[in-house]
Amino acid sequence: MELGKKIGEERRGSRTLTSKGAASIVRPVTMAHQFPALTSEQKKALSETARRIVANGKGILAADESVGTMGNRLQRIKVENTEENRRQFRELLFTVDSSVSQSIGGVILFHETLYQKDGQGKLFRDILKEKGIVVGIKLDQGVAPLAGTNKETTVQGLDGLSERCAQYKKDGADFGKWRAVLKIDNQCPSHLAIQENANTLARYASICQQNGLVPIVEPEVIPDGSHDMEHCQYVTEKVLAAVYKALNDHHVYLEGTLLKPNMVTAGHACTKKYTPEQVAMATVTALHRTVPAAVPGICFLSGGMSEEDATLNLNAINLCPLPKPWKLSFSYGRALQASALAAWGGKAENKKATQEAFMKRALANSQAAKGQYVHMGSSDSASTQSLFTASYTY
Ligand SMILES: O=P(O)(O)OC[C@@]1(O)O[C@H](CO)[C@@H](O)[C@@H]1O
Repeated sequence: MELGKKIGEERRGSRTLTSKGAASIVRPVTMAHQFPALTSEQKKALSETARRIVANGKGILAADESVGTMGNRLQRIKVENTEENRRQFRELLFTVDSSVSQSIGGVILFHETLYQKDGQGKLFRDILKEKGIVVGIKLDQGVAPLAGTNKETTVQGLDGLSERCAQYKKDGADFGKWRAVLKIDNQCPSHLAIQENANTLARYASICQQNGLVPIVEPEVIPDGSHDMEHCQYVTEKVLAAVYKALNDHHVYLEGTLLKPNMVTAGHACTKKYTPEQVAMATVTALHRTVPAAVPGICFLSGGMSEEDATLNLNAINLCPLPKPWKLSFSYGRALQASALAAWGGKAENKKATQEAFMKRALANSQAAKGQYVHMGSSDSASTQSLFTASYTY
């Protein structure tokens, strides 16, 4: 009653005098109360899931490469891109010792993988859940050109998204992922690309939450280019500010989300080199200026960094002496799988080496998520190799 009366009064507006003395109507305040988008039970479930994924040094394994992206990875190790080969590699990752759940809180799957089984006929998603790992699903359907821009993109997948989310929820997924791509170039990212991708991410996030999935919001500023780190920081701040404005406009419940951003680094072709401490300061400054403290966790993508660089940077980020109200963790694809893929080489007899390589990176990143990673000096060549791919748009 009280609220209705107040809103009614506000809406009527009032008469006032202008500086010239003429009476005019002040525009009514139309800011209404929010129609609750989620019940308190829904909010509780979402925030619990989000916090579980990033609890105590846990991060995310991004094993959601599309068939095409996985094909590029397999090509590097000269393995054919068949459904069976993709299944076999992922089986090795998901069937490691259950102690992995101290480092990995969530795994993002691609549609195909959500329905695949291990050699004994057990669904991957059940194997993960039994380890206490939260199952996630890639929900975007790749990028599409944004006409009138310098080859910028928007993301496809909003049509039918609610129905897909509902089905995935029934099939065991509890979080989703949507990757938007922004590039630094001549006139880029444009205002249009920033606004369009922020709005699309917000629509996706809202639809996810309505269906009980925690949305991972991923606005990636890709590292292509020769720009310096300071320019990347400027762009990252603009992008994140727009994303959080859009999430607010769409009534997204921040406590039930996770952010998956790029770290603030120089472009891949920049000649100036920066230390992990410099990357950490620029990254945490950008986040501090733009990401509300209500967001429980920020899980970085690895964006083509070597495995070791991704770990060292994450460690420095957690040691950065700025306020850090969120968990700062990882959601790595390449930087968690590169040495495991190299160790596997498509051969069943390499199972032990593959699983050891994966466990090593999972543990290292878990330590880094707590600021406790100690670099031992000698690293194998696979872990220090750059994993950069130009125009990594999908
Ligand atoms: O940058 P990374 O850590 O390798 O991968 C980050 C990522 O968002 O991009 C890939 C392509 O969509 C996904 O497989 C993965 O989740």
